[in-house]
Amino acid sequence: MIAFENVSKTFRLEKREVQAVRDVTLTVEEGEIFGVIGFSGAGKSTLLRLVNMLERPTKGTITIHGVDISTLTPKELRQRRRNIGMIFQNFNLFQSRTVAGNIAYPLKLAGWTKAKIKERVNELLRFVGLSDKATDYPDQLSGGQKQRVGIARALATSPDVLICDEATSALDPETTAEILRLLKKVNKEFGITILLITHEMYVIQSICHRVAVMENGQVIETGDVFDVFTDPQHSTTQRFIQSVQQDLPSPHILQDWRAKGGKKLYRVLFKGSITNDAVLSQVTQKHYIHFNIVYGSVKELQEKLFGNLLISFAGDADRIHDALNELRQLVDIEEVTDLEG
Ligand SMILES: Nc1ncnc2c1ncn2[C@@H]1O[C@H](COP(=O)(O)OP(=O)(O)OP(=O)(O)O)[C@@H](O)[C@H]1O
Repeated sequence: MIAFENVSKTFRLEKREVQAVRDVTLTVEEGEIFGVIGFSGAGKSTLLRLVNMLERPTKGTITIHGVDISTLTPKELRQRRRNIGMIFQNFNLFQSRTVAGNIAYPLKLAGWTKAKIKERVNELLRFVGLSDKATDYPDQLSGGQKQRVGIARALATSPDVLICDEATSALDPETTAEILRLLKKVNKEFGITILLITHEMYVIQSICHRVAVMENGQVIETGDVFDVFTDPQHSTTQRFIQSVQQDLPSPHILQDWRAKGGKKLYRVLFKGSITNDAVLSQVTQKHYIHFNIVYGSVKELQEKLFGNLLISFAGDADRIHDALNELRQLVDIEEVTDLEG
């Protein structure tokens, strides 16, 4: 529904040029939650500003519902903007307006009657769980409550896209999880497409269906969140994933293991339904050897299971060799040689 085709954005400053976005081609499908992750300066905010037409691309085209947004008349542009809700890291609420007043604001601009505005605001307050805060002012609210108001305001005119600019970066982990649950509900109940930018892999892991990783203005990797998490291709992506998933124990545990004469270690990756099968125990029993889980976890990602275990084997060397060959047909398994990670 939102398609970037070879989009570049260059800012021309007095003495130099900054290429904020370089030749980006990607499509955000209708009804999905699409996350763009990257370190500071990667070009994420510029990408968002291109979607809501606060910036124009230097090259390439952006189409929404098949319409090249550079061809819209001012009137069509206003209409299109009304169909894009936006929430911000710093909430951007009007401090002088009540919670209800903030949510009502876009409806007033759109010319709704007072009665209709009241009805819609109450509906939105219920949806975000703030019915008892209608007459409070933003400075009487917690960060999480402010973001709920931001979400209600962004949804007021029933947009088909919600753009989230680092929406949880100013919140503590528990409140972040609450807001992410609410965004998931927005996506599920209203079918609203969500395009978010973040520098936190936790956000991508928690709610996104697909992800694009940006670096130096370029998209360096994109795909289903499960695939990117379980098989990251680019070293920057690997760094982001390591931030939420410690897949090796700390060096002193490994040194201790080695010092005590620990055996060879193997990393086993299980993906999806295979985690339900007792693959390890079946194969090791068949070959009359034992296995020992030294470290690891099994997690849920996109409603699929993903296991990442460090194991060692005990028993006859030839039998271990045969078992390893059999396991390689069923799971990703590799010897861990770089123990310092
Ligand atoms: N209006 C502007 N004029 C000049 N340069 C800009 C402008 N906006 C962004 N840039 C530059 O473009 C590059 C990408 O910035 P952008 O804000 O899009 O990155 P980001 O990934 O969102 O980073 P952050 O998370 O720090 O906001 C940076 O080098 C930035 O300095």
